[in-house]
Amino acid sequence: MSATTGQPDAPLDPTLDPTADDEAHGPGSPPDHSPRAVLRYPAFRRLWLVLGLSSLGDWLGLLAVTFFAAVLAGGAATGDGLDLRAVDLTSTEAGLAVSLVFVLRLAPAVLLGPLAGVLADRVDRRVALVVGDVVRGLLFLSIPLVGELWWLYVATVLVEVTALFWMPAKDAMVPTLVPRRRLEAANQLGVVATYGTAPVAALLFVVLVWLSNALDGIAGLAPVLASPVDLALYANAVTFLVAAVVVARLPLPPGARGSAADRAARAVRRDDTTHDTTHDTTHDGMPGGGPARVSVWRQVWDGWVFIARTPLVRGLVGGMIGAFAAGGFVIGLGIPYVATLGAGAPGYGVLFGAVFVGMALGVWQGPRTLRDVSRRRLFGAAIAAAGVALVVVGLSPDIVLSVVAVTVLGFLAGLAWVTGMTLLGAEVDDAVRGRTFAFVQTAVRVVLVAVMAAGPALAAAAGERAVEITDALTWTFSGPGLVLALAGLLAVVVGVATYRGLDDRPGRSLRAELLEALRRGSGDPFDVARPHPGFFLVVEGGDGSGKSTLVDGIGRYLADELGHDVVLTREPGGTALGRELRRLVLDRDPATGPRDEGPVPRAEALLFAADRAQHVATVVRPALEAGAVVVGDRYVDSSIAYQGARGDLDAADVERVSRWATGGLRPDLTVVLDVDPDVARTRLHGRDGADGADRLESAGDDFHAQVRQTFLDRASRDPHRYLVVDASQEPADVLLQVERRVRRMVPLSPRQRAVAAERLAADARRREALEARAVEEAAEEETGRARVREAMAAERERQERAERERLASEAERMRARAEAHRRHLREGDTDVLPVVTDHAAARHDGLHEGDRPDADVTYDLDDTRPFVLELPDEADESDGVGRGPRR
Ligand SMILES: Nc1ncnc2c1ncn2[C@@H]1O[C@H](COP(=O)(O)OP(=O)(O)OP(=O)(O)O)[C@@H](O)[C@H]1O
Ligand SMILES: Cc1cn([C@H]2C[C@H](O)[C@@H](COP(=O)(O)O)O2)c(=O)[nH]c1=O
Repeated sequence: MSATTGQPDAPLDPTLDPTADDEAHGPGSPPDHSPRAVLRYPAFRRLWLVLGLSSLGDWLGLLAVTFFAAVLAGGAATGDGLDLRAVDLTSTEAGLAVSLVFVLRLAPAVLLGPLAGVLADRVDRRVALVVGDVVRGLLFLSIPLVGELWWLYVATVLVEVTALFWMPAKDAMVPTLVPRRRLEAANQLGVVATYGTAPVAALLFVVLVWLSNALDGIAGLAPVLASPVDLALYANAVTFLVAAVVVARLPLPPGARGSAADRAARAVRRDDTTHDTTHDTTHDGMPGGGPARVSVWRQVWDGWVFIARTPLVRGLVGGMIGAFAAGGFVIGLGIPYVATLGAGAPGYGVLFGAVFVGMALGVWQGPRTLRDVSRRRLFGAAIAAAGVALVVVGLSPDIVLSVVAVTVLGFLAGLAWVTGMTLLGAEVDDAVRGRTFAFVQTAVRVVLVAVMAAGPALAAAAGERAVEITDALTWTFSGPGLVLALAGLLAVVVGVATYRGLDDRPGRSLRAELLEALRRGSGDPFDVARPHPGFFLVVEGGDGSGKSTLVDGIGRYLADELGHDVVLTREPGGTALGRELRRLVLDRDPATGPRDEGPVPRAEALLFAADRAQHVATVVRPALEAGAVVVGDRYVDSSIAYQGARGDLDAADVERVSRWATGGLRPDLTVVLDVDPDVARTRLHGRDGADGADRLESAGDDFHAQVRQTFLDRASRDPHRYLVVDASQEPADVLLQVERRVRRMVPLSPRQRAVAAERLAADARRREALEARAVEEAAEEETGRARVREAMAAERERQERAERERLASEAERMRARAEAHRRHLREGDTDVLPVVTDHAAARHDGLHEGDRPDADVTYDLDDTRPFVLELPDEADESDGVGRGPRR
């Protein structure tokens, strides 16, 4: 329902229709991470707020319920209510109660996860969300009202079961509310709403504890209101109920609710405009626009086999599970750990919040700050570093140090999580991506359950240990602290193993990479390119790798087969000024080229940048703004690879100069042609004779190996924007590979738009005709029904008339018979008997149905017993009286 009109699914601003954006940008266009842009989609914005609200409620509920469980199990219940100050939170009972709460919260996911996913695909998503929020609100409300530990456990399981259906419904709805290219930003915002609300909940919990302490002093207040846990649970219930109202009023675009008709409508819209449906995939990674109707269990199994057999995915999944195992110890041991530091409920809240502040920062800021660090390396390194932070937490004797270490831990865990998810998303094929994510989610939950259950038991077994460092100094470890430190060590081992397994830049210092990334910071002042309706494709690679050949081929494909306006260009030398610059930098002919040894490295870099500035401003950008596809032979990456390869210029500086020169214009896709320089040398020899080969030889093998590696490194960091093609293949195969990727990314060409528009118009005409036909048929049916009604009324009228006439004639006969009777009495003629020819008349005189045969009946007036009479010929039937033999 619309918020303002109360109408269901009020129409959206057409410029914000996700499907329209998909149509304009094509299914494979690179992601746009602008949070502001994705929040402009009203339905997503509200769903995001709902997610934040529900998550806030969830965290608050988790804090309150775990605390409530500890309080109840700690035996602090008094006759007047709960006295929190009397609770022993370090008791084994309290620890086990908290563990049980976590186990109960996670167990349903393990058992019901696949079922919930299947169901979420079948029910109306809005209904699932509203019901999920209302049910959870009521359950949280019931916990303090019932006030029993057993009900707390039951309600916990029910909350989790409800959430299981709520989450996939929400996840499935998000891709229908935003365009494909903004989905990653939507997911990033989703993570922020989910985890970023944890510190807010922690803060709220602390405030509620203070508030409750204040209320405690006010005489006459009901004890239920004075309990911080109760207040938190009531506040939690309110967040869910408000979320339900907001979802019920979401202005949803077509297809968002997930009903069969809804989905079909969306599929039709997509099919109408997606020119390459064979490569189209849904956001959940299932090919062909929805999960195939094969056995759910078969699909799950295939996914597991894929993970086990793919080293990269295996490494990623293993790393994530290891990281979560370490995290599980933190959650499971949080309360007893804080208690050993003597920090109590506020300390627990602050520590809990600190993890999630760090996590939110890690998810949001980490990938931006460390943008140029290899993602594969970053993943393993973040897990190992998080392990170190956890060791510090475990060994910390002080709550302040613990809070700092826990914040760092959260940052690194968040960074590892988002990096792992992004790598999985980018490296796992569409067809198995959904199942891979499902496996990660389930495995992570299983591990969390196991670890959280084991944590308190291990802590109890470890007990308190004292290590004598010197005669005067003894270090005392609590049981929980020791287990956390060991969990940290486990994470370090997993992180290092993952780093080694995934390292894609062996031999290069990670420290240097990190320092360089930190020095550059997250802000890129030149990354401010204006959006344009065209598409910018760049072909990069070493000399002789086949760039010009590919540029020609892909240009023909785009123009002839897809119908695009295409501009083919090159650097250096794409403009008149550029040709002069090219001659100055590259021409080795003493008659026309530089007479001395050539430009110094900085001058060379600036000359290439000058060529690029002129080229972008006068050729590339105008064409893109006119909606053309620009195919460029070399761009910024060439400068970084070539000018950075000799080692006398910093690659980051070279990139910054180019960014400035281009105003931040980035290619939508860069194809890197990768081939052994020896192979390229042979090709150049074939094309240019010895001169061409010399060009390569003069720079040296190391130089070309470095250039090649730089291209590959840059591509591996951003697989959305790059396509690496093995250029040792035949030109036709290289071209085919590029065509496949490009046709999924380019927007619709004018010709395709015309075809799509015509198809849509034809569809609209067909729909209109169908509707008109349906209206006609309905009218015809109505006319038919009216005719039947009229005929029935006429028949009824006829029957009533006939009945009236029959009754009148019967009355007349009766009158005549009575007259005859009277005449008979008067005349004393006993030989004549009246003959009744009418059954009704016989009944009138007291004869019964069973007494009579079908023939007419005659009776004696004195003796009314009936008998069969053969009517005499002269019998007069007109008055119902005949004459017959005497008896
Ligand atoms: N995939 C290929 N397999 C074999 N030969 C190829 C292939 N691609 C291109 N060639 C041939 O190799 C030579 C160089 O190709 P091309 O000019 O396309 O390379 P380039 O990368 O543009 O070179 P340059 O660095 O000079 O710009 C040409 O003779 C071309 O026909
Ligand atoms: C754009 C650009 C190019 N170069 C180098 C790379 C090549 O050796 C030549 C260009 O030759 P091609 O035949 O056009 O491929 O210039 C460079 O060093 N820096 C750059 O930015």
